Amino acid sequence: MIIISSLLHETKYILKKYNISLSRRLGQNFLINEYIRNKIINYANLNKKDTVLEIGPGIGTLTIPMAKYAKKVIAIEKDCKMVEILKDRIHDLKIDNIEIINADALKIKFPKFNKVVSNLPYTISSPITFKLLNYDFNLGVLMYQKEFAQRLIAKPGTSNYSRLSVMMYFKANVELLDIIPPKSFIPRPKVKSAIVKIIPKKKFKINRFFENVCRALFQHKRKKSKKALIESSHELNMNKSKLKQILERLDPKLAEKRVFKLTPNEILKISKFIEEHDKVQKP
Ligand SMILES: C[S@@+](CC[C@H](N)C(=O)[O-])C[C@H]1O[C@@H](n2cnc3c(N)ncnc32)[C@H](O)[C@@H]1O
Repeated sequence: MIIISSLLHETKYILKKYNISLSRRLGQNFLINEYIRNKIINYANLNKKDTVLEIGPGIGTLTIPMAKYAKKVIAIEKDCKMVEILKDRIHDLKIDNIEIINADALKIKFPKFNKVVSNLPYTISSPITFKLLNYDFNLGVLMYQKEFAQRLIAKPGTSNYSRLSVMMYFKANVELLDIIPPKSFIPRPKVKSAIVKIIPKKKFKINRFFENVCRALFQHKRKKSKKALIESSHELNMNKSKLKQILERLDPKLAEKRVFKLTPNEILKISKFIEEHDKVQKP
């Protein structure tokens, strides 16, 4: 028996009615699987106190059902055509708790929210994740490309381990909940997707210097950490010879370890060591 999803019909009907061809540049792969839509909404565990932020609502596939359970949904959409469709739909359905913001989510300050639920445009996965983590919220349920989701939770020594994995280790508890096949979207993406749950860690505050150390190190993932840092000294705003002098005194076990094998806490140790010794040297 073939089950034809009504979400698929509804999506196709709307796209045809408004004469829309979906944009690859904007990462417009629309969810057409109702079962997965319900799963995402259930994971978010919405209640009437929740203000939900959604990045990229498209035609409202998640937005409209979420509005039933939440106090408010704030949907930020870059594509004016999608905004027009979504406005028409919420007007027809007489929904009054959806605020639509027509903007690039990377360029605006987010209003206050306590949950973020989105099938993200994969083109902006990395900057939008870093941006979100600068806000104070309780829960994120986000759809990413599978490979990106694996980088979020990668452990030291594995091929997916990256700057992103280190930052996420300190900033949030991340859980990969489900792998989603390409057939759940139109058009079908080339790769699988993944639903990820993110719970920010409120206490740990990362400073800018640590972020710069991470960036410098992961520009040379396979090199020994001392060499990597010296080659990217510009990321730390430090003079090469001064940095070399400081790193001469770093624990050799850390200095000689390959970047991709350093644990997040070892990177933090290196960062604190350089910062403290830099201060001592400053007049
Ligand atoms: C993967 S689609 C998801 C659509 C819908 N939420 C769904 O689940 O079917 C991503 C959406 O993000 C929008 N988008 C892309 N880049 C954006 C940006 N920088 N800011 C806000 N929205 C963006 C696209 O126009 C598209 O509607």
